[in-house]
Amino acid sequence: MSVVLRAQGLGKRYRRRWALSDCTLEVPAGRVVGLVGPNGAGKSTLLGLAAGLLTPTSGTIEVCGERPAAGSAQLAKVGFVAQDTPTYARLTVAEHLKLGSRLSPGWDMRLATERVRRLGLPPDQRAGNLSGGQRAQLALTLALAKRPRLLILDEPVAALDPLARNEFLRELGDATADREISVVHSSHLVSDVERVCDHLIVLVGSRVRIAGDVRELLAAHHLISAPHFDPAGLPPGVHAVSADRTGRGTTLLVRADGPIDGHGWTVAPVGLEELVLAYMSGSTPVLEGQR
Ligand SMILES: Nc1ncnc2c1ncn2[C@@H]1O[C@H](COP(=O)(O)OP(=O)(O)OP(=O)(O)O)[C@@H](O)[C@H]1O
Repeated sequence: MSVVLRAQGLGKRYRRRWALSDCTLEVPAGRVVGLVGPNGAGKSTLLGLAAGLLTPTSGTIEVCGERPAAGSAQLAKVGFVAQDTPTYARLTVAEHLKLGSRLSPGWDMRLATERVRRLGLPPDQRAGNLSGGQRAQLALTLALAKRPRLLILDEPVAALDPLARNEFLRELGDATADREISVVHSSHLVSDVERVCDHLIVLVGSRVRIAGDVRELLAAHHLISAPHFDPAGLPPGVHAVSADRTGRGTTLLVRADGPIDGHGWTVAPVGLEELVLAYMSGSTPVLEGQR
């Protein structure tokens, strides 16, 4: 398995506060990775470290086999769109494309001009006079036209209208269909992640709570319900992630290492949104009697 991003004990501290702690993960090549987590979880920090804009306080990170921003060859392999989709206010759309062609060895001018035309971005308009959404589209065009091996997107669709968002996610799916490009993108919208991602990373409070292949994660998690759970707890290999108590009983979202039938509880499959929310909602629950 070829790995496009590898982090080992990676951490970033700002003064006394850790924005990212002890992050160890591997992203296989050819994946579309959804990075989700609440505000301030450390998503932009992880993406900034991957893009080489930040330096780690601890641990290591490798992107496309090298330290991020290790040199021009490494930089050419990575496309990055920051959350505020930066562009040069005084340069026109066409001048951005020209600049891209000078700076990026793998630049695909056909892709860039075709995308700009399709989106209706006026080539002679300065970026400073574009709308926020149009600027985001320009920044995405610049990143895509680099033909990177890894595309890093920090909330790329936040500024786009629903139609443009839909179109962009479709495009992302097309761009990655041949598996030559990998994508890591952060999003607050689990529905977007569900639509385009085959790999998930959930960050909460500067730590990775869960990461892995979406299908494998869904297969390993279940909702189990019973009027009353045995205070002695769950059998070995079954770990509670979250609990929902109602007057009629308790439903646990659990991760199981193997089959979980035959314990007298009802078992139901888990959706991605439920899974993400369970991990985002915080600590592992404690059943009555286990306190
Ligand atoms: N330059 C900085 N100086 C000091 N603290 C910072 C800096 N950048 C980020 N932080 C802090 O690090 C933590 C993680 O921030 P980060 O921007 O990575 O989170 P995020 O998950 O991307 O959040 P959001 O979803 O709101 O964009 C936050 O507590 C934030 O306040």
